[in-house]
Amino acid sequence: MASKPLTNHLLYISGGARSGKSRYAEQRALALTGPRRYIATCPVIDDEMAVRIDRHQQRRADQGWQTIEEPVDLVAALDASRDSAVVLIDCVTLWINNLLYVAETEQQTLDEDAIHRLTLQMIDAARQGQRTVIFVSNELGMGIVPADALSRHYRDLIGRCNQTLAAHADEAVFLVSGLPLSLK
Ligand SMILES: Nc1nc2c(ncn2[C@@H]2O[C@H](COP(=O)(O)OP(=O)(O)OP(=O)(O)O)[C@@H](O)[C@H]2O)c(=O)[nH]1
Repeated sequence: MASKPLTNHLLYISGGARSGKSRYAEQRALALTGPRRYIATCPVIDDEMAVRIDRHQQRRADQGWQTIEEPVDLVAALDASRDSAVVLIDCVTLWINNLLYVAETEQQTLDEDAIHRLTLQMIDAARQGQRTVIFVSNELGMGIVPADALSRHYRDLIGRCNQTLAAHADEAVFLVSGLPLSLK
């Protein structure tokens, strides 16, 4: 039976690719009562991605989710979701990817301090209202050092953002091979 949403609860979930973090995040959201909002940051860049997204959408069908597709402005998406009892953001990694793309296109730099500030703004927006907000992110940087500077920069931005989210979250969980490991 679904339980009541926790009041103003921030849950941070990280893990590697296909570690089961999206499914775990959805299960946590489904365990709570009230309107559910899914904020997807993933741009549809090719057919393979479209198939993946379709699989996700089919999994969420008939589970009472409302979906917002927002690649960049997560503060606005969170503000637009104030009526929801549970908001799931999947995923922070692609949000940073999209921010980096915008910065590159506009020939601006996106450094770690900027990411830290943007992450704090997002946390502040998430803290508005009586609701649970779940952030899903990838744990990068556990493999070999990327050969090119942009990939190394991207990896560092994600690491900094993840640290900020984990520090401010009420609860942090790391998914390993489909199993949740409680960090906090
Ligand atoms: N645009 C869009 N993206 C979606 C939607 N639903 C899910 N996604 C995206 O699907 C992505 C996750 O899909 P996968 O690549 O299959 O998952 P994964 O992160 O590799 O694997 P897990 O760790 O098992 O979750 C997330 O970045 C979501 O933003 C949707 O309705 N629209």
